[in-house]
Amino acid sequence: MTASSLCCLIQSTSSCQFHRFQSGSHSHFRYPLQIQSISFSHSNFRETRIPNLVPVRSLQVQGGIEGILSPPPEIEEAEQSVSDSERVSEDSVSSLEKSEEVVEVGDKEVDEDEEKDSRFTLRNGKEVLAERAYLVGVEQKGAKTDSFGIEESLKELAQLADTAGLHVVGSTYQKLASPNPRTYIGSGKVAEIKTAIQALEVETVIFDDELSPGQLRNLEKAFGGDVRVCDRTALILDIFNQRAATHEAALQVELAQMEYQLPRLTRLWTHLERQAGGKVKGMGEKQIEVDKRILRDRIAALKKELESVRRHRKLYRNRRVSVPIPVVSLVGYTNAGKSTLLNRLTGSNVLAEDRLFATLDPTTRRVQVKNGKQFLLTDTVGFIQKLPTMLVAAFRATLEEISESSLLVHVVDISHPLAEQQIDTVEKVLSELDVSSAPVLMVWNKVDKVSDPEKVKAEAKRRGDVVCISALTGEGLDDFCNAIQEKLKDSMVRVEALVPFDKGELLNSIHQLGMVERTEYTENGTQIKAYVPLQLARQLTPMRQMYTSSSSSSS
Ligand SMILES: Nc1nc2c(ncn2[C@@H]2O[C@H](COP(=O)(O)OP(=O)(O)OP(=O)(O)O)[C@@H](O)[C@H]2O)c(=O)[nH]1
Ligand SMILES: [Mg+2]
Repeated sequence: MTASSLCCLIQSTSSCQFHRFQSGSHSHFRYPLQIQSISFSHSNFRETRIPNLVPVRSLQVQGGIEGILSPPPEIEEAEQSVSDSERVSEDSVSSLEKSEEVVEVGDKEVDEDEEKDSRFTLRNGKEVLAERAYLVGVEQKGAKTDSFGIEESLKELAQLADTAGLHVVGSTYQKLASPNPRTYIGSGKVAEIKTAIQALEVETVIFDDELSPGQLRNLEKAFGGDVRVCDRTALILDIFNQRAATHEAALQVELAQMEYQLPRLTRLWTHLERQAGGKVKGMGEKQIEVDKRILRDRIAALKKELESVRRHRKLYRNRRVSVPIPVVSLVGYTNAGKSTLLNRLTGSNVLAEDRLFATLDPTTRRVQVKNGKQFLLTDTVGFIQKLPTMLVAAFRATLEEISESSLLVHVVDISHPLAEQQIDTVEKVLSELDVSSAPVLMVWNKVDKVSDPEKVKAEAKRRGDVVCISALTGEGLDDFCNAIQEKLKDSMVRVEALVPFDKGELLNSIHQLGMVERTEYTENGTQIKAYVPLQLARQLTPMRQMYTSSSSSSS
């Protein structure tokens, strides 16, 4: 949209329709939005950062234009007159009964005004109108019993949808021996969802598993064209897109989105073909090729730019490595409390909130332990089940932090009913990414939230290698720091060296970073026996008398 076209729009009509392009699909908002106020600062601007999935009420465009958009009053009124209980009509969604827990609408008397207000949520400082979303899952018969159950998985999908700014109005699932190659779900279920779409005024249908481009196309056609169909991956990508805070994160999210869109681009033209009665089919196909080329060029340009950003970061990291402080990385399921723990230990202010994927960029802070020891603590992006590995791999900064750490701290939300499954997911992702060579310390976080903390602590004690903490209350953090020191010892080298008196700063480093076993003052300097990080051991080489550790070969 250009400034002049928007100007024309304002002059010619009091309402306008905004068009969105997401995952190659082309659809428009359900009702026209009225411009309440609008202001310009200059005429050359481009539309930016409008959340992909949500119609915006308050719109800010790069270049100094700002507008407040809202539905016309008559539509708002009509909307209010449809109560939630009416929307969830019994025959429309028989399977809603099965997933009552997930739905959380229909059986409640929700105040209409409240419902309307709840659709306007604040995202990135903007008030947005949440699209009405309907969730669909498939449970494959014979799937592993230790994995997430379908209802839990849909609950998580609902959380993801909420994080993305959508308003979940219902959900359903189907048990299948294997997914239908054409439509993923069976034809009966397709028909049932179509009825629910009408009854619940659904704008977006989200599938819990990744759909093939063909399945997306067929489902969109089957649901009647005006409804957008997307999958868990697209939803996660959208959240990443909304939350990318640094230049590198924004680049890698854009790259991942484009790579996801490339094979799905054909969807864009199905509307065009249908509207034109098939006459422009050839034109559409040609256009797809052109668009694919544009996408490929953009992908190549993004990769180049990312490489340069990464080279830059590498330089910075190399400088950091020359300071021999052990690096400890926090890994874990999303929402486990990693950022809260980092904040608690370092007095930082990293965003920590009860939403999935609050953190995308790694943050590193120095932790000063009471006994004078130090280590660097890095917060990383959280993992989630059904997250395509390629997506995690896109977050190379996180991976580099993880793979170059002396120790990984696996933070678990032990109060979560599916804590065991979440642990499995994290371990699986770490092994798939091949970054799990560092020792791992497991911590059970949120012990303040469990119903029987003593039982949980006893179980941790029985296992022996687990520390119970509460990042919120600070409980167990001293034990946690001690356990880190002990574990770091695993990645340290045992040295015995004679440090001359004029190398006092080196002696300080040994005390701060290492574990000193014995010191003895002699005529020629300080005779010291200690476990120290590899970097420090290298500096001690000229003064070293002997290595006795089994890991000394790595020096
Ligand atoms: N009760 C309780 N809540 C906690 C504790 N630690 C974290 N939380 C809450 O859990 C939610 C998620 O915390 P975060 O620190 O953002 O979790 P995270 O692991 O960084 O999440 P992502 O960045 O999304 O991967 C927040 O609402 C925290 O306040 C704890 O020990 N006890
Ligand atoms: Mg976080």
